[in-house]
Amino acid sequence: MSEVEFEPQSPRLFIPNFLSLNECRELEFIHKSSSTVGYRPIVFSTTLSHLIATNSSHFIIPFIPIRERLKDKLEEFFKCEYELFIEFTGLISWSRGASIGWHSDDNRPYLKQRHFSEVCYLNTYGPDFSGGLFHFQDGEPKSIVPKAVNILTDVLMYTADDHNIHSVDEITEGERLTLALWFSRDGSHDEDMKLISLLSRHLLHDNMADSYLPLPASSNMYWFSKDQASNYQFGFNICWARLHVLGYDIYISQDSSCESDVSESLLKPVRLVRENELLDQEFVNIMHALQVFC
Ligand SMILES: O=C(O)CCC(=O)C(=O)O
Ligand SMILES: [Fe+2]
Repeated sequence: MSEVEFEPQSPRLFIPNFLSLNECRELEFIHKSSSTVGYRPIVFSTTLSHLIATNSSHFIIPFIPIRERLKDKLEEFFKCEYELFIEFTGLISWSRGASIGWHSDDNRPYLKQRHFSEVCYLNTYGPDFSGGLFHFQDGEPKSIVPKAVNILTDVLMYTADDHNIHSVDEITEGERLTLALWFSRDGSHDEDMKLISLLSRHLLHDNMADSYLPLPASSNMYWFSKDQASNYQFGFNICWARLHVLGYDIYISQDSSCESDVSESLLKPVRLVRENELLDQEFVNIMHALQVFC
């Protein structure tokens, strides 16, 4: 395995205006209609394997050319053409209260395969959220102000080791959205191999190839509780919350209101209410409604 050749003083690259706003809006739509509760507190994520598991694998298509362009650029800059594998791709949004202190992205034994990181900023500091500035502990650029304006969006790429200790300030308002990718030189961590195996299992064995309607994962993947450890009862279903932000509510018939677990009932067919008007269309589940309205 060859070592990456880079100038120790520049183990990072910031590229303004890399993704088009259309690409960015498409990814935003996918996240808002399909995300689940994420890997850290107050963080929501959409992974490609989750898209397959929820019968939304067609949503992977917009990621493919974007991932390839990002990988090409990274390999060119770090002079390791054809050596890298994408290890992880995910849309990640941070809401008020989320932050991350100083760390490198390979800072756990199970993350040591991560050699490079890329973050694409899909929305903008100021209009979309407050807080959430990115900082490097040493070197230049010192701080990144996330931006997706003037038709194009910014991308940051850096080595995942301790040449790039970084942090993100707490989000104080709104929701900050990124596309995050990690890359490895170790082919056993190739995300594509895992996705192809999941896809073939899902499409062949579950026989879902002819349907594009989402099948939500278990309800706890959509159940957000601020203090998950101590009290699971206080929280909300994030799909319901997103519909609410869009101005819709779920119609709850007298029958379904008797169900003990509201979260479970949201996986069943739903109808929506808007300003006291019951809409005609029945959706197969709440994710289907979000995919229509987001
Ligand atoms: O979103 C960002 O700007 C960086 C996030 C980050 O540092 C991480 O997820 O490890
Ligand atoms: Fe990080």
